[in-house]
Amino acid sequence: MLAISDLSARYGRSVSALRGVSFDLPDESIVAVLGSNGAGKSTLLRAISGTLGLHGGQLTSGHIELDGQRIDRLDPAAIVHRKVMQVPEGRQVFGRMSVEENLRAGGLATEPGKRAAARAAVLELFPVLGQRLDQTAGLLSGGEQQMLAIGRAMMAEPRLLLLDEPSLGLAPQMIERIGEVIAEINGRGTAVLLVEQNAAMALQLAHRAVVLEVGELALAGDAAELAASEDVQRLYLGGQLEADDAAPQERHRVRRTLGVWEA
Ligand SMILES: Nc1ncnc2c1ncn2[C@@H]1O[C@H](COP(=O)(O)OP(=O)(O)OP(=O)(O)O)[C@@H](O)[C@H]1O
Repeated sequence: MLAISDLSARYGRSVSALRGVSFDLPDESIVAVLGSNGAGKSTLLRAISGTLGLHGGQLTSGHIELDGQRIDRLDPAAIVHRKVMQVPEGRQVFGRMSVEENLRAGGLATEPGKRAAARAAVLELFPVLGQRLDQTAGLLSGGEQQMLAIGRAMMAEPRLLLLDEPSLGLAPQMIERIGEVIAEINGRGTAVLLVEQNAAMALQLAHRAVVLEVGELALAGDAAELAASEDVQRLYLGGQLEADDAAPQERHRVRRTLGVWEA
């Protein structure tokens, strides 16, 4: 469905954020993108959603194809029109608007005749939003805001959902719930590209995974196989976290990757 070939991106003149990244996302699959802070995960999502320019970045090589057609030169609206929706990091809901208004905004890209069905599907997926339709979005809990951010994107009935760190800053129970929702969304036929620092959650959900290291693709493959591999166990799943052979810098990175880093 999505084919990324030899993708390189930079911000300004000096920051090279992605270098020669290639991988495929098969139809209706979940692909996890793992990597530590600054590895280029958000840059990859921005490249796909066409929003890199809004952040002062640009593609310098490679291309992105959706169903065999290049989308890397399209503007963000044209990419949304192709049913590719991004949920950016940090649950950016419209804080002063109600839950209902947020959902309505998400449905603007959907044909008017399909909006009611999309809304019903979102409320079935997130019953808690249905109980809070009149509430100001900014007053929802962190987990509820994340659900609203995903629900708003689902109002566009995406074929491909780009999720940037949906578990960030949430309590374990809420992370579990978000994981269930992602699986359910995928079960209904939407492909998901899931950027996560919570490697354990991502590898459990995903069919395939790629690992970015300082802008380059370090590993790619079947998620279950990667989860079982020694490298991924050691670097991303906490196996031998304190191993003597791990350099201090690497341990620092592992901790950040696992979300247990405290400065
Ligand atoms: N808007 C920007 N302007 C300049 N440099 C940027 C910008 N956004 C990201 N970068 C730089 O690009 C590189 C990749 O960053 P990116 O945000 O894609 O990484 P990430 O893997 O998503 O990290 P994190 O988990 O911290 O969000 C980093 O060196 C980062 O400092």
